[in-house]
Amino acid sequence: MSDVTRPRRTAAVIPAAGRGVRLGPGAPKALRALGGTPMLVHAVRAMARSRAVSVVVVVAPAAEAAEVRLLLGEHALPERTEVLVVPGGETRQESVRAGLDALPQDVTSVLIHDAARPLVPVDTVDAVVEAVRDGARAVVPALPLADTVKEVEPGKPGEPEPVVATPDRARLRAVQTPQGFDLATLLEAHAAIAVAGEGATDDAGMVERLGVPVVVIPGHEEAFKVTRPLDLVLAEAVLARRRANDGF
Ligand SMILES: Nc1ccn([C@@H]2O[C@H](COP(=O)(O)OP(=O)(O)OP(=O)(O)O)[C@@H](O)[C@H]2O)c(=O)n1
Ligand SMILES: C[C@](O)(CO)[C@H](O)COP(=O)(O)O
Repeated sequence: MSDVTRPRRTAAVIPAAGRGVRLGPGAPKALRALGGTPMLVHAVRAMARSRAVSVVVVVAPAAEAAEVRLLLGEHALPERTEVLVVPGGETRQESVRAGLDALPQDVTSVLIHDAARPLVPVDTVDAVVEAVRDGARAVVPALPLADTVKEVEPGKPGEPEPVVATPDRARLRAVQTPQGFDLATLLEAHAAIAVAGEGATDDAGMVERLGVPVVVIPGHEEAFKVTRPLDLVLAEAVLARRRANDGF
């Protein structure tokens, strides 16, 4: 079937197999409660709220995959959304690849969304989906920076680091997820990186190395990543404000 007539199916892969070292001791980060509900459930719901997303592949810590499958079964998710759970790997990149390998054959575009960004608004998700459907092969949501950024010569922790450059802040963006891709493009990028043995901190970075254009669209301040303890405090406050304003 030609690409022109091939039906479009959008999936989301949620890497949720990290250890959450920076968050400190406790349950795996994706299973930490946010407003009484595991962070992962919020992330799955955020993807499933987009009517374009029909399948969500959750990449869980290998040792917790069965527990995560049961956990998701206990929380209300849209019936139209198929949810699969697969074991992750040692790196975010390996986990994403495991999720991609589990996608149904008819998926044509994919969102890669950190479980650690549980509060991304559905409008942001839909904007990423729309940009891919409009022809972009790779799309990332991002925000302008509020802080000045310095490039440094990395030193030992706690020691002063010499500044080597101050990039023009107007040309920088803080990148979030979900990142959206034409599936074939992302699979090609992951395969190339695996051969080169290089790493990348986000999936769009791998696609850039193919020389494929990546575009930035506006992100949202509530799509921040829960990385350190203060982020969890902020996430609780954002969720409480939503529940007060919107009732969910
Ligand atoms: N081996 C890994 C590492 C990370 N992730 C996921 O990638 C997302 C972004 O990673 P990060 O915020 O760094 O999570 P952690 O790696 O768990 O955090 P830390 O680096 O503090 O351990 C998270 O949803 C995390 O679960 C993953 O699926 N598999
Ligand atoms: C993918 C990402 O969220 C984009 O900002 C970020 O690179 C993930 O970094 P982490 O250290 O794996 O959390």
